[in-house]
Amino acid sequence: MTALVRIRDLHKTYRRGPETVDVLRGIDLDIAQGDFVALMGPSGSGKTTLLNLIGGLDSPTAGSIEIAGQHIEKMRSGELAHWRSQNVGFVFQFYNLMPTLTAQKNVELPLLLTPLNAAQRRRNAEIALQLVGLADRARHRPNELSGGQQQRVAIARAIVSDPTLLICDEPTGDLDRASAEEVLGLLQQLNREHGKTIVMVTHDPKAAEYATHTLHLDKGVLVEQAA
Ligand SMILES: Nc1ncnc2c1ncn2[C@@H]1O[C@H](COP(=O)(O)OP(=O)(O)OP(=O)(O)O)[C@@H](O)[C@H]1O
Repeated sequence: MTALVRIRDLHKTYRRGPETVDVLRGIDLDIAQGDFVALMGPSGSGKTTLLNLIGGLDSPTAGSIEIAGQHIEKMRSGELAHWRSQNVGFVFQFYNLMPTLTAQKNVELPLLLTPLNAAQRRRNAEIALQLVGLADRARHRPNELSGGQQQRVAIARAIVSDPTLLICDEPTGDLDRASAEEVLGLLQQLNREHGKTIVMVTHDPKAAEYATHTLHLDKGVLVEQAA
């Protein structure tokens, strides 16, 4: 299988005054197209930092990140933003929906960056909401939806531009078990039936069971999992 994501000797160092913190210390990683990867590890081990680098939300201190043949570590911020809008969908722990907009309008938001007209944006958002099972909630605002439903709206928003890669940072961290299972089942369906490659940070071993692979990060390096 071809690697969709190829990471080589990746480093991320944060500077706080005179202090430097080596958060990622030489990551080598291939993620194949069609993988569903769970990224686990202790708090502070660098999971979100690695996820944000893969999603092009941040730039590395050193090393390379090649995604579908493009070296994103070399992109300037404008180019990176454009690349992100076409290639990556993001799902966060706290949904990050716009409270004043309906589910439908929240899902349409990323399409404002595309050449699609209003009717096409509406149609594509309807299809995405249908896919996550929320066609009947399109006119609801976030505060009229449960946590699980809000996360499914956020997933619809993440997939509405049809990105290859879905980046999920603790997508079930704020959900009860039943809603979490619904969201994880949906991610699994997007992976299996729609070919989305998914990288998901989670603390929950049960959530990781939905993935095809699990990676463990410890103090900024990937470690072999104990059998
Ligand atoms: N912008 C920043 N500036 C300085 N230090 C940072 C910054 N972002 C993260 N860090 C530090 O990098 C380390 C790793 O953070 P990161 O969020 O990647 O860890 P994590 O494994 O996702 O943790 P958690 O499971 O608690 O979310 C932490 O020590 C954190 O304080």
